[in-house]
This record gives sequence, structure tokens and C-alpha cells, in this order.
Amino acid sequence: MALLEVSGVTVRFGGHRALDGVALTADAGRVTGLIGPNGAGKSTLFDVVSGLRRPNTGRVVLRGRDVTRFGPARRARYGLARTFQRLELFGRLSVRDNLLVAAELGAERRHAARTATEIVDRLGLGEVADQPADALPTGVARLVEVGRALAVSPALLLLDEPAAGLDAEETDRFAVLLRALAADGTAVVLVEHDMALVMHVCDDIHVLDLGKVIAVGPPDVVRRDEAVLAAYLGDA
Ligand SMILES: Nc1ncnc2c1ncn2[C@@H]1O[C@H](COP(=O)(O)OP(=O)(O)OP(=O)(O)O)[C@@H](O)[C@H]1O
Repeated sequence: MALLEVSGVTVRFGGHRALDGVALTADAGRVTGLIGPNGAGKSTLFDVVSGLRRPNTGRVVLRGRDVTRFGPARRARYGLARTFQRLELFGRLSVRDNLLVAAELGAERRHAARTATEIVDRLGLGEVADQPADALPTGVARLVEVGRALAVSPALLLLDEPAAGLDAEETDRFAVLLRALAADGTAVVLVEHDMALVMHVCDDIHVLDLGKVIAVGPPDVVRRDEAVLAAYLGDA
């Protein structure tokens, strides 16, 4: 059984179907890409999976449990964590304290300080650990945002455009981190516009266009799919 199984999800905003019968699965130990042109419905699907938006139809099953009616906090207790496109850091708190606050929400809150230190090391944030978050360049702030999600040791990690603002070297390091997280058994779902990164790190990719899944498969298959090429050319 997949760690995350989304089926038949429809979300309507007035007369507009932002999602239309969407299915998505994500497995432990794999990086699953979720791509598509602007407005395809990626963030809306993340909102449905994380419990911020109730779908009009469809189900979200996490670790075998139907969580469709659960709110975000209850889903977090089932092992779900996410990052947002818009950064959600506490600007005046240091990087370490941002991580600490997040770690104190997790099951291992007694070891929060140790967890924060481990994440500082893992993400290479040592030099900025004592700086306030609002003094950070965007790329580094995004890494801290990922660190906050990691602080609760999630089974399912949803990342919404985590590489936006990273330079080439930071992106390479980030790719290594994503593969390491998967190797540790995390199910990672990645929404990302950096296609080179997506094609490099993902095991499987779901492609959304205008609220529908138009292709699913490994990178080599998806990148040659005619419907996918047409959707992206239409966006250009
Ligand atoms: N709160 C809302 N009210 C009305 N329409 C919305 C709302 N949120 C999203 N939409 C619409 O739903 C569609 C899907 O939006 P969504 O943000 O999920 O796309 P996306 O794939 O994440 O796009 P991007 O890559 O630009 O972030 C778009 O047409 C968008 O305008």
C-alpha cells in the first residue's frame, strides 16, 4: 500500500474546477514529482493533502487511514509535514530557534534542541544558525523552511517550490538532501519548476494540467510524453 493515496479529488472555486478527479500516490523511500504549468492545481492539491482545503469530492488516505475529514494538525500527527511557496518563518527568531519551535511540535519534543542541531548540520546552516530569519537570502530561508518541516521527522514531506531562489551549488546540495531523505524512508512529494532538478531527483512524476493528471511515470517517460510537451508549449 502506498503511504499516500489520493483519489477522485475535485476542487471547485465557483464554476472553475481547479482539480478534476485527481489521483496521486506517494511511497515511502521515493521522491514523487508533481509538476505542471502555472495554475495547473499543484498548490491546491497540496492544500487538499495537508488538510487546508476540503475537496468537493474524493479521498485522501494516509498510512491506510482515510484522513479526508481530518484537519491539518491531526494529519501532522499522522506524519505529514509541508513547506509553502510563500515563506512561513518567524522573521525575528534565529535560524536555530525557528527549528527549535518546529521540533517542539514533534513527537520527540524532549530532544528538540538536539534535533535542531542535527538539522543545522544536515542542511549546512551552521554559519547562519544565530542569524534572524528575516536577514537571510531567499535561498537559505527556503532551506530553513525545509528544515522546519524535517524537525517533526515526517513520514510524508510535501515541498512546494523549495528550490526557488537557490543558486546552482545550493540546488545540487539540495538534490543530494532529497535523495538522502528518501533513502531514510521518507515519502517526498516535490512541486518544483526547476525541471533539471525534478528530472534528476524524482523516481516518479505526476503531471497536472488544468486540474487533471495528464501523465504519470518515471522522468524518462514523462519528459517525452506528447500531452506533457503540448501542455508546456501551450504555457510558453
Ligand atoms: N482561493 C482561490 N479562489 C479561486 N481560485 C483559486 C484559488 N486558489 C487557486 N485558484 C485557482 O485554481 C487554479 C489552480 O491554482 P494553483 O495555485 O493550485 O495552481 P499551481 O499549479 O500551484 O500554480 P503555480 O505553479 O502558479 O503555483 C488556478 O486557476 C487558480 O487561479
